[in-house]
Amino acid sequence: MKVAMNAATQVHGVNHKSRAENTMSQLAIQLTDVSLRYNDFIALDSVSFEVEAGHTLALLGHNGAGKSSLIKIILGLIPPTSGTVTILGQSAQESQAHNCVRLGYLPEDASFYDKLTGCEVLSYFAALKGISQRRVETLIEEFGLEYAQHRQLKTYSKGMKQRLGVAQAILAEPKILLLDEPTVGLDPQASQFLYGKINQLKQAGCAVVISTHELSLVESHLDRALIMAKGKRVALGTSSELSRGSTLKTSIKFTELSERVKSNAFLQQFYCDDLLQFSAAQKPEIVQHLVSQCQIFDFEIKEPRLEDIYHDLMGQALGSPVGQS
Ligand SMILES: Nc1ncnc2c1ncn2[C@@H]1O[C@H](COP(=O)(O)OP(=O)(O)OP(=O)(O)O)[C@@H](O)[C@H]1O
Repeated sequence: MKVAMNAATQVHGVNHKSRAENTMSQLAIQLTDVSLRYNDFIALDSVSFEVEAGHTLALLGHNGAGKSSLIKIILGLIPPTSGTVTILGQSAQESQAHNCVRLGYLPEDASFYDKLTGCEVLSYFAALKGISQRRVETLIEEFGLEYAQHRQLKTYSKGMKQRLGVAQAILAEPKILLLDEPTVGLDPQASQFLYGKINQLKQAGCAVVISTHELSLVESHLDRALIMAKGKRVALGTSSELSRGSTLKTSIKFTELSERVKSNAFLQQFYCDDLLQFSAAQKPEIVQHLVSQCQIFDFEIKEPRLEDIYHDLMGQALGSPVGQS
């Protein structure tokens, strides 16, 4: 994560939503102490998290960590063995009847009957959800499938089928959108388009949950990430909060290195290779010092990338990379 900062803005935290603003937001999804067993196997172990309306949660974790199981529990497709699930203010059971329209879902391995055309698939789901044919036409056009809309799905490429799957998920402009590995098979332009669509839905108040292994793609679009390992919650937070829990260093680079930095007794301890290097937790104090003590406003903060934070936190949780323990 590379962040070019206006130091004064950062010090006063003007770029961030206040806590009061956040607590006032409506919770779209709330899971409390959710566990799931498949016979003797514990797939989820007392997992809690919430997603506010208009926010995106990235679900991250190794293969088999429990991400898809969590999504299926939110959808009401499988009941948890224990714990509570609240969807748009209702218990998962109560909400199930309305989920068809209020929840949009792209499964991990979305597959449709391949003798249908793209247009027929979307029209079928539109009829189920009570959505107009006009909306189907709009989505077909927006997702770049116009030229192939009357072809059977067996002639579609993987990426074309994935585009259709995403179009199906957002058909009813849902209040909650659950995407299980949505960018698999999409070309870079289509991924960018998908995240653009997600941002539009967020602005309309949709809560979005994205399970993905493509950390560099989701990084700039998430509000918070939930990192899972072996059915347990490893970490939950914004990128900055996750970074603070990691052992990784944040650094500050200067356009022109001032003697005021080199000679500052407090900053000297962080000075290394023409950079200031420090833990994420020390950032506010360092930025404050640069601005108020050294009157330096022109610098660039380089935060650790989500992928590095993920590996660091996973390493802390498991002691060794998954698959090698
Ligand atoms: N129907 C089932 N019966 C038994 N075990 C299951 C079942 N479904 C999932 N599991 C197990 O539960 C665990 C979690 O699976 P899940 O699909 O939720 O993982 P995931 O994090 O989505 O993985 P991936 O990234 O590979 O998609 C895995 O060990 C999986 O084998």
